[in-house]
Parts: sequence; structure tokens; C-alpha cells
Amino acid sequence: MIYDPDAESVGESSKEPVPTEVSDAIRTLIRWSGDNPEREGLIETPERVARAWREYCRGYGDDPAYHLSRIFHEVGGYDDVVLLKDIPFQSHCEHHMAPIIGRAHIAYLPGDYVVGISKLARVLHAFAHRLQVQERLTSEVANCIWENLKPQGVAVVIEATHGCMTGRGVRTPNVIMKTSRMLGVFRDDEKSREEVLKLIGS
Ligand SMILES: Nc1nc2c(ncn2[C@@H]2O[C@H](COP(=O)(O)OP(=O)(O)OP(=O)(O)O)[C@@H](O)[C@H]2O)c(=O)[nH]1
Ligand SMILES: [Zn+2]
Repeated sequence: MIYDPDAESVGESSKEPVPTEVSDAIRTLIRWSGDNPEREGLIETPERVARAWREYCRGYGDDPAYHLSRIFHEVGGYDDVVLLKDIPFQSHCEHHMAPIIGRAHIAYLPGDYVVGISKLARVLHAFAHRLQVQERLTSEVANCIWENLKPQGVAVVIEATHGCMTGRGVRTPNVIMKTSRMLGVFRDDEKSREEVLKLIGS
């Protein structure tokens, strides 16, 4: 699939035809859950669900590195940490395909380049809109910034709740999973790490 940045906020899959085997699978799931897929309220649900999943998983068609390809060189001599804090995101866990809802904090200490700040959130969403575990999501975002922006350091902290822990299974609400990935100076230098964690408020 070709990534279309203009389509992302409106649900690019809304006009896409749904293959019969996909809607049939969802019909089977509805039946298996105990309801009748032929009753009026559920007639169009399989196609809706299929299109919703195309949106939830739109990250498979989104190249995260692409968002870091428009780099800037001139930032008026600024040479300190850049932090994008409290970025809300939604993902789905690869074990249950249940929602992961949280906030990410992404910081980097620029090397020779900086990037438009929205691009950090775009990188996050490109990886989040896939089936994930939180640890991998955290690493993928950090590694992508590290490899493409070549900064002196990257810090990614993610805090999220997992639907598979609240709505089912252990049924324990209000638990927040926290993960972090530090690279470069934030990994190697304790003072820099403390500084960035203080900025993040974590
Ligand atoms: N480490 C990690 N675990 C996750 C994540 N998302 C979901 N899980 C966990 O993945 C585990 C899957 O465990 P399994 O024993 O295979 O599946 P299960 O029988 O449905 O487990 P329960 O959730 O305990 O009922 C569960 O403990 C989930 O809480 C994540 O992002 N990171
Ligand atoms: Zn899960």
C-alpha cells in the first residue's frame, strides 16, 4: 500500500471494498460470540469492522522513516534537548488485538539536524497503528529516530493501559505500563538521562 498522508486523519479505507472472506470471518466471529449476524443492527457490521481494522492498522502502509526525511539544518544556534510530551496514541496488542491507549514522550538531543516537531508524532503513530507489544513500540520509535535523524541522544517513554488487562483476563483497571528506551547520551551519560527524565516528568 502506498502511504497517503492526506488520507490518514479521515479514514483512508472508507471507500475501499471489503473482500468477502474478511466480512465472512467477522460474521463468523459475531455468531461465535453468541449473536445473530443477520439481525438488522448487525447487517452492515462486518464491513464496518473490516474498515475499522484497516484504520487501526494503517501503520503497515506508513513508512516511519519517510516522516524524518525533511530535515532542517538551521535552528538559530539551539543545541539543547527537544521534547514532545504527552502525545496521545492508540494501538492494539498483538496477543488479543485489544486496545492499548496511552501517552508517549519523545525527546532527542539534535546532532546536525532537527526535524519538524509533528514528525515525531507521525513516527509514533506509524508504529502504533500496527499490532504491537509496548516494549517493541518503544524501541521502534527510538531506533527510527536514532537511525534517521542521527541525533546525539534519543529518549522515548511510553505510558499506557492495556485493554486486555482491563476488559478481560485479569480484569485489573487503572494499571499503567511504563516503558522507556534511551539511546546515545541518554543511555551513556547519567546526568543527561536524569535531565531528560526530569523534563519528561517521569
Ligand atoms: N510485555 C507485554 N505484555 C503484554 C503486552 N500486551 C499484552 N500483554 C500480555 O501478554 C500476555 C499474553 O499471555 P498469554 O498467557 O499468552 O495469554 P492469556 O491466557 O490471554 O493471558 P491473560 O491476559 O493473563 O489471561 C498477557 O499477560 C498480557 O497481559 C505488552 O505490550 N507487553
Ligand atoms: Zn493483549
